[in-house]
Amino acid sequence: MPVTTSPILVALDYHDLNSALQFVDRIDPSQCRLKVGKEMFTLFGPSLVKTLQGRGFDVFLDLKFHDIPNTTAHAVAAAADLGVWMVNVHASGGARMMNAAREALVPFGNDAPLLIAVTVLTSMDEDDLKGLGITLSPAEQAERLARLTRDCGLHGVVCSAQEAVHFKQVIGQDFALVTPGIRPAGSDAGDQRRIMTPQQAKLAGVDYMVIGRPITQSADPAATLQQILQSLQEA
Ligand SMILES: O=c1ccn([C@@H]2O[C@H](COP(=O)(O)O)[C@@H](O)[C@H]2O)c(=O)[nH]1
Repeated sequence: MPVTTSPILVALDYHDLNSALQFVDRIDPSQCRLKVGKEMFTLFGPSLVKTLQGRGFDVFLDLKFHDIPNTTAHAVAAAADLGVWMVNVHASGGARMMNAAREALVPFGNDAPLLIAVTVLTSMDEDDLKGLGITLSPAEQAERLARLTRDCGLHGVVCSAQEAVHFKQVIGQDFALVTPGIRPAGSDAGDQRRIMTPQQAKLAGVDYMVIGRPITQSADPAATLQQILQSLQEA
């Protein structure tokens, strides 16, 4: 049985462990899953993941592995050993890397985490891609990488909610879409470029919406999470 059916993945991007745990202690694993990214994993390592799991939360380990196939496969297997619910790689690591990552999870059977791939970061726009020599739009480049990810047999992709309606149509309804760049109306976009509100994302058909600063930097993170959950029920 899943711990929760909530689509919200809270990006637990704190540099201070006490602040992170104060927030976690005020919320319930039925309300959301937690995403541990590069900042907190670098600071606090696997023990943070164990602490969150010990409090009943599913953990998405968002380390976006991007390396040679052998290294990526071993890193993904190490994440599976930690018992995380979801782990990810960069699709731009290519098909051999993604296939190696998928194969590394076979020995874990039904206990394997969901394996997804990042397409085009939600902080990137057309100009950022041009700077990399990519002349496709972010949506076109993301679609190319999402198709490659699907063909490698991964569970889904990280993309923008702006791409969700089209991806569900052309890539498949069961292919999971995990969308950062979620901003409740009126909140600061910050460094994000391809954004949508939680309600828009729900209507676009995203499976999981990643929300960080609008929650973690609010005066009352637990209350803000409740408000977002409420707004989704009204969508
Ligand atoms: O394309 C991507 C991939 C990952 N992220 C991560 O999601 C959160 C977003 O946090 P906000 O504070 O809501 O912007 C953050 O941990 C990123 O590393 C992303 O934003 N875009």
